[in-house]
Amino acid sequence: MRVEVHHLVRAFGATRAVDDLTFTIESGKIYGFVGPNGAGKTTTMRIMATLDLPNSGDIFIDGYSVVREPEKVRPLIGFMPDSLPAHRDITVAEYLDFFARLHGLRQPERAQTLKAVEAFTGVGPIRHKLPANLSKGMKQRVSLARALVQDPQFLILDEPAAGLDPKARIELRELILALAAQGKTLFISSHILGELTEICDGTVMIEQGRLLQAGTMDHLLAKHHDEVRYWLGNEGDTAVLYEHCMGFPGVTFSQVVKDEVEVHLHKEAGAAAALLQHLLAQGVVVNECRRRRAGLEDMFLEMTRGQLQ
Ligand SMILES: Nc1ncnc2c1ncn2[C@@H]1O[C@H](COP(=O)(O)OP(=O)(O)OP(=O)(O)O)[C@@H](O)[C@H]1O
Repeated sequence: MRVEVHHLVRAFGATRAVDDLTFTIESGKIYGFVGPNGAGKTTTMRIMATLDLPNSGDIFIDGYSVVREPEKVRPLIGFMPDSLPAHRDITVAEYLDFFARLHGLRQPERAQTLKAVEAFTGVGPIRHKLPANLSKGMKQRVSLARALVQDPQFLILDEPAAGLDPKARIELRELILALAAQGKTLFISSHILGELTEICDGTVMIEQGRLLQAGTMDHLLAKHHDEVRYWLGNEGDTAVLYEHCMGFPGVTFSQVVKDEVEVHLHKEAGAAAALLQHLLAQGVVVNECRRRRAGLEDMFLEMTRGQLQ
């Protein structure tokens, strides 16, 4: 289920919400979609989900054009919008059943599918409640369940973690990883960059409708970081530790953060060991040394020079 975005343009009056966007999402992978508020993420996702049309350009999902063959695309995709529409008069079960019918599922397959989707997303116990009365976490589960009723191979999730408490976020992450393990391709927009770093295979970063960069995490992180980050601790005397780190060749940046010292080292074999030896030779005790993998947040802040909103 490869997804190819080709020179996509979508303007609203004078605003070019999406401005010549081109990128590819590899099959069976989780891709994070990152950009400041108003960057054009929702607009791109809505076009991907065949809910809007571009002014020019196209998106090909498994080779099918969202512009010319939306009816071929729709059975392949599941879209989870950033908020669940407030239906005041139908229950969760009726809501999901409605969408299953819309996708042409007939009995007994429909009942089996809905049972499986309710079990997977954990909405079984609240199936007789009204969506409007649910917590944000439960609403997100219902929204995901709706996107899953036709067992799509490509899932588009718009800000699925927004407004969730830490427990609900962890549960959502587990669901996302379980879907990826089923071989589905996932495209997820989020402002919670640390979390995306943990689960994404790749990322697409945009700003003002334009592509900043796209690719696999390993490739992008290697490209952007010719240095490695460490955290050093020495039970309190961070000023001394900091001074000695700064004086060591190969240290490109250092700062005291609470009771630890963050150190960036040129990516060279043995650089950290050489620093530790240097510190010991100077009589500076180091009790702890942790390597920190640079994440999406670092990359994004570098790319946008700190304009993340
Ligand atoms: N229907 C619309 N009419 C007019 N302008 C729109 C419309 N939809 C989006 N826009 C504008 O297009 C730009 C991109 O909006 P979009 O919602 O795609 O950004 P986003 O990256 O999803 O932002 P956020 O992170 O805040 O959700 C914004 O300037 C927005 O105001």
